[in-house]
Amino acid sequence: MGFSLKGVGLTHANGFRALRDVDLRVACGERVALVGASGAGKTTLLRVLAAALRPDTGRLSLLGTDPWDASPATLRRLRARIGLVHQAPPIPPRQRVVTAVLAGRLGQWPLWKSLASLLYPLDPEGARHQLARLDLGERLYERCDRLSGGQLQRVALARVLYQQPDLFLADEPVSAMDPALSELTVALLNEEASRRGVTLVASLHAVDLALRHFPRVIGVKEGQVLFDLPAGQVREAQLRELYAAEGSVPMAGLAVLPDAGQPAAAAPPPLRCA
Ligand SMILES: Nc1ncnc2c1ncn2[C@@H]1O[C@H](COP(=O)(O)OP(=O)(O)OP(=O)(O)O)[C@@H](O)[C@H]1O
Repeated sequence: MGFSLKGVGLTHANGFRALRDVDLRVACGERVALVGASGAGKTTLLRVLAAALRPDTGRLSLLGTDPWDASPATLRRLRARIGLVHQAPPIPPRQRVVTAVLAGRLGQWPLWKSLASLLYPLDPEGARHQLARLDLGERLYERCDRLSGGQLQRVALARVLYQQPDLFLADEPVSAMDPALSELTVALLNEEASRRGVTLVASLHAVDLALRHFPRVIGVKEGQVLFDLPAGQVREAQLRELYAAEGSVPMAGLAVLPDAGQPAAAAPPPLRCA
């Protein structure tokens, strides 16, 4: 099992109920897109899946473990197996790109190695390799505050690629990128998840990207699952209902709404969810 949620609800500290009674089962190695209007609860759901927010109702299992029943050591090990690309990457502005990428393994390395890597990058070639896949290899020693928003998003992605998590979560990972780069980046995330046999969940504003690249698409509305379908079965009427409050369905490139998405035919990979 990649993860499962049963009756999960979450109320933020200000009293806002962001998730209501969410039931979800995602098998190991599945690739799932979350779509929905702004404020629907996608980030909150991803943070629950990252064991960063604790639900106040329901049951949760991540990679076979209930994080909130686990010992602190088990929770730490579980979190080291989960990688979340944040919508606004929390990278210290003066940090070098290489250090930001290598930070992906801080949860897996012993303390001495983590501290040493913060002072002196221990695996610059490993960081450069992941950055190069995102066409950013030449910015290895740049300061992060000298990058554009889209470049910073790619650094955050390179960090999680370097981490090599078993559960790969991405919160609007291409929101600051142009359509061509968004396409390439979302394709890369899917290739990586398929190749390594890990579970991928990404929230995306551009519905066409979600339908083109992900076999399964979940529509989130007002903290609930409105639909949960193979991409090829998502219909225009469902998308219009999902985005009713916004007035139109957000698309990155194609102006055509799907009557059929395109679930990728993936060869079964070796799975990494035990
Ligand atoms: N830390 C918080 N404290 C209080 N309310 C919050 C907090 N985080 C999110 N919310 C509220 O919870 C609701 C869901 O927010 P969330 O960020 O999960 O939505 P989203 O679907 O990711 O939106 P977007 O697409 O705009 O990123 C929103 O109404 C938001 O204002």
